[in-house]
Parts: sequence; C-alpha cells; structure tokens
Amino acid sequence: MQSTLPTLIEPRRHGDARGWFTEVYNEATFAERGITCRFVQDNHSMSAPRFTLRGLHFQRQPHGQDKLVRCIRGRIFDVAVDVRKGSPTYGQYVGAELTAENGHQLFVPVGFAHGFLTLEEDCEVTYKVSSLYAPDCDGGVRWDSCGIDWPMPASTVPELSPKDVKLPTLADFDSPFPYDGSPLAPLA
Ligand SMILES: Cc1cn([C@H]2C[C@H](O)[C@@H](COP(=O)(O)OP(=O)(O)O[C@H]3O[C@H](C)C(=O)[C@H](O)[C@H]3O)O2)c(=O)[nH]c1=O
Repeated sequence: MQSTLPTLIEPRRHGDARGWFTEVYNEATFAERGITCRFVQDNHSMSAPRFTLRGLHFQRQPHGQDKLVRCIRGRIFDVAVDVRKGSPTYGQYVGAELTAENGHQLFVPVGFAHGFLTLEEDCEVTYKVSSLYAPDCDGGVRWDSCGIDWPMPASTVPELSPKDVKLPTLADFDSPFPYDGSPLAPLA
C-alpha cells in the first residue's frame, strides 16, 4: 500500500577504510516503508546563494508527483505542506534537515506542496519523481503563507524565482487534491 504521508528515510551507510557505500533507492526496502510508486524522472538542482528557497510546489493531477528528495551537497531544510482539501491537518507541515553528511531523504507524496531552503552556499539537491514534468500543471503556494518556521534570521529575504514570488497564498489557494483520511503525522 503506497504511503500517502511524508516519510523520512535514513539509508544505512556501510563504512570501511575507503569511506562508505549506501543504497539511495531500493524498490524492495523502500516498499517496506510504503514507497511503492514508480519513479520516472530524476531531477538535480544547484542553488548558489545561501538561503535560496525553492517552493512551495506541486503538479496538479493527472500529473501529480510523489517525490523522493535528498541533498548531495551542503544542507537544506526540506518541507512538505498538507494541501489535501478537507484534511484536518490542512496547511500543516513537516520539515527535516537533509544534508550531504546525514544522507537522509524525504518522501513527499501527492497532496503535499514541497519546498526547501538552502542553509549553505552551493547546495545540490537530487530527487526522483513519479510523474514527468508537466509545466501546464505546475502549481504552488507562497513560501511565507503556511506558518513555516524557516531556519533563517527573521529579517532574511530568501533568494526566490520570479515565479515563486507570484505564487498564491495558502489562504487564496483552492486545493485540487482530495483527502484520503490519513491526517499528517510527525516524521518518524
Ligand atoms: C521542475 C522542472 C523544471 N524544469 C525546467 C523549467 C525551468 O526552465 C527550470 C527551472 O524550473 P523551476 O524554476 O520550476 O525549478 P524549481 O524552482 O527548482 O522547482 C522545483 O523545485 C521544487 C522544490 C519542487 O519540488 C519541484 O520539483 C520543482 O517545482 O527547469 C524542467 O525542465 N523539468 C522539471 O521537471
């Protein structure tokens, strides 16, 4: 059964005198965590300025994307916001620090807006998605409209794309995503 809630994955690193080895994706072990979607595209972004904020994004159906996110250079604060219409946890979020050092990953299912804030310069993020890029179905809500406690000094204005500056606020947004009966739970 596909997990419909954000999930933190902490892949094991096998260390030896040379360094370490880890499986960043394994169909069988990820299925044990409820991640059974079929990923069809891998993405990779680099953000140069510290406190770059990409998000909060989703793709509308029929091109909704489950995402499996990891940071391969630097550190990010990665966030998933519940935007499932009728959810008792609508507008609430979970967040995790994903770093090249900890190797942690965040699974962000369809029904959640995704975004991240870089905590260092020159951060690189890679993520698998379960639906191909469909720009006509691109959607999102403003980063500062969901009560997210972004880990940056209060006066900081993050680096945003012109597109993200113009996103609607959560209050002005009419969600296209149905609620499946599972309220948002803290990341295990
Ligand atoms: C998402 C995407 C973008 N692009 C092109 C379109 C633009 O020319 C350029 C940058 O796109 P955008 O500004 O939408 O990239 P981000 O702001 O990093 O958006 C992504 O970052 C947040 C955190 C997400 O969760 C989404 O995956 C995605 O929306 O890459 C593609 O060619 N394919 C793609 O799948």
